Amino acid sequence: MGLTKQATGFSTLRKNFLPAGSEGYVVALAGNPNAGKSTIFNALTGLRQHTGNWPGKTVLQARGRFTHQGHTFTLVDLPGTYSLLANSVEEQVARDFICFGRPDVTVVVVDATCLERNLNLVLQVTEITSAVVVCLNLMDEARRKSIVIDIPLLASELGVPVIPTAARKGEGLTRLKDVIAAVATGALQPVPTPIIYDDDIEAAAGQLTRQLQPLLRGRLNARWVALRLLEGDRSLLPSIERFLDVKLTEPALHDAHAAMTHAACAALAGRK
Ligand SMILES: Nc1nc2c(ncn2[C@@H]2O[C@H](COP(=O)(O)OP(=O)(O)OP(=O)(O)O)[C@@H](O)[C@H]2O)c(=O)[nH]1
Ligand SMILES: [Mg+2]
Repeated sequence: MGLTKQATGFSTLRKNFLPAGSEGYVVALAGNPNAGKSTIFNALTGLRQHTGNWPGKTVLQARGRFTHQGHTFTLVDLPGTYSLLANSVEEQVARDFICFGRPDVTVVVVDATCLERNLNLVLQVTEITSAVVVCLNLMDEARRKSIVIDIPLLASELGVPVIPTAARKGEGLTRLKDVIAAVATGALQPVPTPIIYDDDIEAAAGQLTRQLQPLLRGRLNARWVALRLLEGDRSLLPSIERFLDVKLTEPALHDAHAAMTHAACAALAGRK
């Protein structure tokens, strides 16, 4: 069918990103620059932190440990990004960790004073994984600017928990840890609201998703990969080959692409 599998070798993907001995549940902290990720990271992990570079990259990796409700968590502070479309090395690092590092929970830290801009990243993350918690940070600033956010409505529209925090003051962090623990242990299972595209995009994505599923075997969200490939993002292919040992060839991609109208391709690519 034009998509070929090279090998099936697959053990633990995390070892590509984290040193041996990273304990307990793995929690990724994603978010736009300046949303407060490092402030939350420092508040949660205190002095139990290590820094180094992401493997093969000159981007700083900060990871730390905390315990809560009897569980141990390794928290990983991802580089600040506006998207996961691998337009920069930071975006690639964040995307690859969320996709292939298989965190148990991904916390997306968003700036409550400019929610709309920040939600783009939330939607990109929830297209990849359902184990997502939104941390609505800078609530003190939002209050100061008289910005009112209907948090239950936001949570139900997104389909994932939304926890308000003011990290610099330590507000909301215990609740954030409660919800991280609930999602990590499976006590709480978010169901992100799916993003539905135009009919011709959905038709092509469905066709390609069905071809990808047996190759990816649940190790990566096939629909998300299909959408990226349809919008012309080939930067995923080397990562899929490297981390999943699966080589995707071009003919099937061309077929699926040809099934979409030019306008639909442009609309999907335009999401960047
Ligand atoms: N008022 C207020 N300031 C905050 C809050 N959280 C973080 N800050 C401040 O916002 C600034 C940016 O915070 P960081 O934690 O460095 O943000 P970041 O997301 O790690 O930024 P990058 O690493 O550049 O992506 C710092 O000056 C923090 O002190 C908050 O809840 N309220
Ligand atoms: Mg930071």
